Amino acid sequence: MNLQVAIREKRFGAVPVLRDLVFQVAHGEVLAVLGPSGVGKSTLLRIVAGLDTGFDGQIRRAGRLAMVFQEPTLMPWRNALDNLRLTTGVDACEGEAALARVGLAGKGALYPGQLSLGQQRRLSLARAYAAKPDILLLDEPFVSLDAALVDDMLALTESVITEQRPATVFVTHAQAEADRLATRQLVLGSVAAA
Ligand SMILES: Nc1ncnc2c1ncn2[C@@H]1O[C@H](COP(=O)(O)OP(=O)(O)OP(=O)(O)O)[C@@H](O)[C@H]1O
Repeated sequence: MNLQVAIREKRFGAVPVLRDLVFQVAHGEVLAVLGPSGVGKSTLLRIVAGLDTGFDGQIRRAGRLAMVFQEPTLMPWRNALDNLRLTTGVDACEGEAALARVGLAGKGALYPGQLSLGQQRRLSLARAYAAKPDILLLDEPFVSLDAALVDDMLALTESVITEQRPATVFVTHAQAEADRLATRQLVLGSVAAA
C-alpha cells in the first residue's frame, strides 16, 4: 500500500474543513476526489503531500512523491528543460523526450515566462511524470487547457499510470475526467461545525 490516509479532523481556526476521512491507495490505483468548490479538496491533497501538517490524524506514504498543483510551480529563472531535469535527475535526452510527450518538443530552451499557461501546465505534468513517482498527486491539472489538449493529457496520464503504476490521487471538478481515469471516486461533502 503506497498511501494510507486517516484524518480525524482538519480545521482552519474554528472552521472545520475535513472530518473522519480514512482511505488507502495502492500501486496502480487512481482515487478521484470530487466535490463542490471550497469543500476541502486541495486541503486534503496538501495534507496527503505532507505540505500541511496542522491536522488531527495520520498519513503514511511509501516511496517517492510528485505533485502537480493547480497553478504551475516552475522556477522562472530556469529554462523548461532545466525545470524538468533539476527535480527529476533525468538526462538531457530523456528530458527532451518527456517534453515531446506533452507537446513541448523543441521548447526546452524557453523560460516559463515565455510559455503560455497551458504550456506551463504541460511542463508541470511532464516534470511529475518524469520523476516516476510511487505516489502521484494531481490537483486539477487540466484546468484552462482546451478540450483537445485535455484529451491528449488524459491519454498521457492514463499511459503513465499504466506504465509506472503509482498510487494516484486526482482532484477534479470534471466528472468525465474522474470517470475516465479513476478506479475509485471520493466525493467530499461539507463538514458541519461540531
Ligand atoms: N490557509 C487557509 N486559511 C484559512 N482557510 C483556508 C486556508 N486554505 C483553505 N481554506 C479554506 O478551507 C476551505 C477548503 O479550501 P480548499 O482550497 O481545500 O477547497 P477546494 O475544495 O480545493 O476548492 P476549489 O475546488 O475551489 O479549489 C475553504 O473554505 C477555504 O476558504
